[in-house]
Amino acid sequence: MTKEKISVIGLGFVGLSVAVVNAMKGFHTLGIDIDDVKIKNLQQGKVSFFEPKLEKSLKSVLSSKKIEFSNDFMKILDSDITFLTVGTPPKKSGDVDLSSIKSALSKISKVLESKEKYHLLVVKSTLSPETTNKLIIPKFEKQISLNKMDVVVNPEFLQEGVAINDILDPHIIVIGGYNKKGIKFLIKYYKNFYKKLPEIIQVGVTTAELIKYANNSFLATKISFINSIANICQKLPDVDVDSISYAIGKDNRIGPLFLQAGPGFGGSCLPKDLSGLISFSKKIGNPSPFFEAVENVNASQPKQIFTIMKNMEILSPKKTISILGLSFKKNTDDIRESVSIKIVRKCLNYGLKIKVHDSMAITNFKKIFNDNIEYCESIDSCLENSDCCIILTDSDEYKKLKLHNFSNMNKKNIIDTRRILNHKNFKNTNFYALGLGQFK
Ligand SMILES: NC(=O)c1ccc[n+]([C@@H]2O[C@H](COP(=O)([O-])OP(=O)(O)OC[C@H]3O[C@@H](n4cnc5c(N)ncnc54)[C@H](O)[C@@H]3O)[C@@H](O)[C@H]2O)c1
Ligand SMILES: O=c1ccn([C@@H]2O[C@H](COP(=O)(O)OP(=O)(O)O[C@H]3O[C@H](CO)[C@@H](O)[C@H](O)[C@H]3O)[C@@H](O)[C@H]2O)c(=O)[nH]1
Repeated sequence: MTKEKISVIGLGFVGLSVAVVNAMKGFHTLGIDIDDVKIKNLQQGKVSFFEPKLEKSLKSVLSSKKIEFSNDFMKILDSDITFLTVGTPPKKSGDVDLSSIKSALSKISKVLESKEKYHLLVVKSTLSPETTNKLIIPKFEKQISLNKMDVVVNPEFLQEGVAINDILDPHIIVIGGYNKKGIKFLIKYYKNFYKKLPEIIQVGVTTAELIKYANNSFLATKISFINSIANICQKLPDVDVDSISYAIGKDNRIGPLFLQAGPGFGGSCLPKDLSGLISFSKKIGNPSPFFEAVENVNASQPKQIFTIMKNMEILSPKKTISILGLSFKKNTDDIRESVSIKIVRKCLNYGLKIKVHDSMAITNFKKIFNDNIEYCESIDSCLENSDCCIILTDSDEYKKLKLHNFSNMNKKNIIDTRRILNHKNFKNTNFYALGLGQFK
């Protein structure tokens, strides 16, 4: 079977990963972005963010000439399928900012006006329900009525840090369409892509949009739930939230994943899609106290850390705080909606001196905090003379830390928000573990 030619619009985490994996699978792939610097770097095999395996795979598909990058939308004409993967960030109101979507759509529709052969537009960007029906499909009405193109919604469920594996082995493929032709065309492409086709669910366009919101909001709910349990544990001596997660996770009706208590969820998706769902629910006259509670629990979770710091009597100017882990989770340099940003801002408001360490995310953190904090290349230098260490991510290098690694601190106050240290080794110190009750 001849493989379809692919174009991907918007080369961020999702778009670039999708483009590179398509090229790895032997599809002729065109990547388009409006960011000229990004395009130039990609042409030279350079990725502007960290995602495991991505840069190596990019270099390999560049050398096999399976992929090209451009800022010229006219080149889409040569492809059969266009994946739309531009960003859909949140506005302050919680609504989705559709400016990138609108600008990309205008360019795509202009180009496709002159295309004779059938074309499929696949919406991968996460959109609030009804956006495709109300905004995207009307843009292509003429081409659609002439049977020259279709639009389908095909939400992406990849997790940063394992993006390539997730695309190669998804738990499900959701295809939202309004007719059989568009859906069938995408299934035919997926048959070319996968040796063993994953489960495909065919639904309406709006159902597909809502599946994505529901998926991320449910994950957020699990985290806010276990954080609420952790906060109860915090008040009870000898009560262990991880044993509770383990036990309830063994119940198949609950499942073990996303039950790790911590400083709250961050990242570019969970907070955004939850607030998008809250905002959409209000708009349709059905405000949801449930989703608002999930969001409120997450917003107040960092306060737990400050309560512990207050108990440690270190919330006073001239005290030094070391923060280990700046990205929103381990194995990424992405700091979008990272809890570390909220913690550092609040610490600065208290007049505290801040030292930070992260082996990937320092460059991005500097863009926010400039010279207001100290950036450390080693864990050792970050801990030196510090009055309190806050561990915010469960990076492998932090998991390995032993009591002697903290010996250069001024005071051995440690707040292990992910409970990654071996607690037994920290007896008789001021070791605290958020969500575990206070260790002393
Ligand atoms: N990041 C994730 O893990 C993830 C996972 C699943 C779904 N999503 C969803 O996928 C979408 C993309 O997310 P992301 O994290 O990859 O975004 P991103 O911000 O990392 O990348 C967006 C890219 O689009 C480009 N762009 C903006 N306007 C454009 C235009 N008019 N034409 C062409 N390119 C344009 C930007 O330059 C940027 O390179 C979002 O809707 C997001 O919610 C993200
Ligand atoms: O048990 C857990 C699991 C996660 N987190 C936190 O939750 C946040 C989000 O983590 P994760 O879901 O792994 O990150 P993303 O890469 O943003 O992936 C989410 O968002 C993507 C964008 O929509 C979706 O495609 C993915 O399916 C969805 O998991 C991070 O701050 C984690 O530290 C916890 O606190 N406890």
